Amino acid sequence: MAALRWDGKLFVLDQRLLPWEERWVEVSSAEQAVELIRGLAVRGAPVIGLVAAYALALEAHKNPDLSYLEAQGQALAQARPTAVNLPHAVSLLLQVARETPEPERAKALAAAAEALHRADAEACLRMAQLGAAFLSGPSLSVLTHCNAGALATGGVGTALGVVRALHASGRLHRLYACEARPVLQGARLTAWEAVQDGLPVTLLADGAAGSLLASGAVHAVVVGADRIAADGSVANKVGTYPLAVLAQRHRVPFLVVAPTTTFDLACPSGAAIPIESRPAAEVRECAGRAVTAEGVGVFNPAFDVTPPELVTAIVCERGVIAPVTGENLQRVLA
Ligand SMILES: CSC[C@H]1O[C@H](OP(=O)(O)O)[C@H](O)[C@@H]1O
Repeated sequence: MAALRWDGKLFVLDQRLLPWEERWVEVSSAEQAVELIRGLAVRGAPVIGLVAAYALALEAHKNPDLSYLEAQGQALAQARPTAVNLPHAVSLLLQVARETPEPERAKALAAAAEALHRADAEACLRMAQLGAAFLSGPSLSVLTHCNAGALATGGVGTALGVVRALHASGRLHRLYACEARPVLQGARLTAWEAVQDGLPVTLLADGAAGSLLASGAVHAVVVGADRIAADGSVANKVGTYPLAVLAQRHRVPFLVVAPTTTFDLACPSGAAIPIESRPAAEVRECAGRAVTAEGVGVFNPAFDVTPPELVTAIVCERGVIAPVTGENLQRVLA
């Protein structure tokens, strides 16, 4: 299962059509990649960085001129504001472009994008093992939110990578997936990944998470991230922050799983993380049909911020950060 394919040509699985249809779309330009990222055809912090990197490699094949590539890179970096993986990937590729003579630029950018992809896949495997080892117990029920799986990364997933590792070692009792209104990444994507892999999965409305946690049925909450600030604040899909409050209330570990490409040490705190505001239609409509009256205002932030004191641990490929403090972040990331 993968969100993208690269063989010198770039293809992405159009996630807007899942779980109803698996349709692969060829990406042939940075402009098209921006549209696909902005429209959530491809989504998830790590994978949008990878798509941007491959799109730049494709552009370099067409026109290796540095100022042209800089302009394409800026457009890609601005496709969505919250996931720092996106500008991280673009700036790395543009650095390679600046350091490479024009005739070799296309090949160098393709190699750099492929290296980023391999690194993300390896990080997912490492985090899966670290996260599964951090959680104690022989048979665990894990609650997750949105989709932090293979569809969001270049590998097995971040949060879902931990769930897959638990399953592989016989320690997963059940995966509880919050639907993740309004775009339903949990209902449409996480549940689909779980069924594809034979994971025992139960879908719930976001509003049901409180009573599920109160019932004692959940042993851990495990989520991904889109940006982690220097103080350990975590931006993730809207609805994550209330889950962290509920997890603390019910004394359930709250684990954030994210590769180092999701950390932004230049961002001092959660208040400085740019939160994407998405179209009102995502809330006003369901399956293309209005679910509210005309004239109703909409508040539709794509993400929220969880303060570090509500996070039990952050798992990255370099290790486990716990307790979550700025000092511990620096120590693990150094
Ligand atoms: C591997 S973490 C992916 C992260 O991205 C999701 O947001 P979106 O679907 O809007 O790209 C969500 O926040 C996930 O946790």
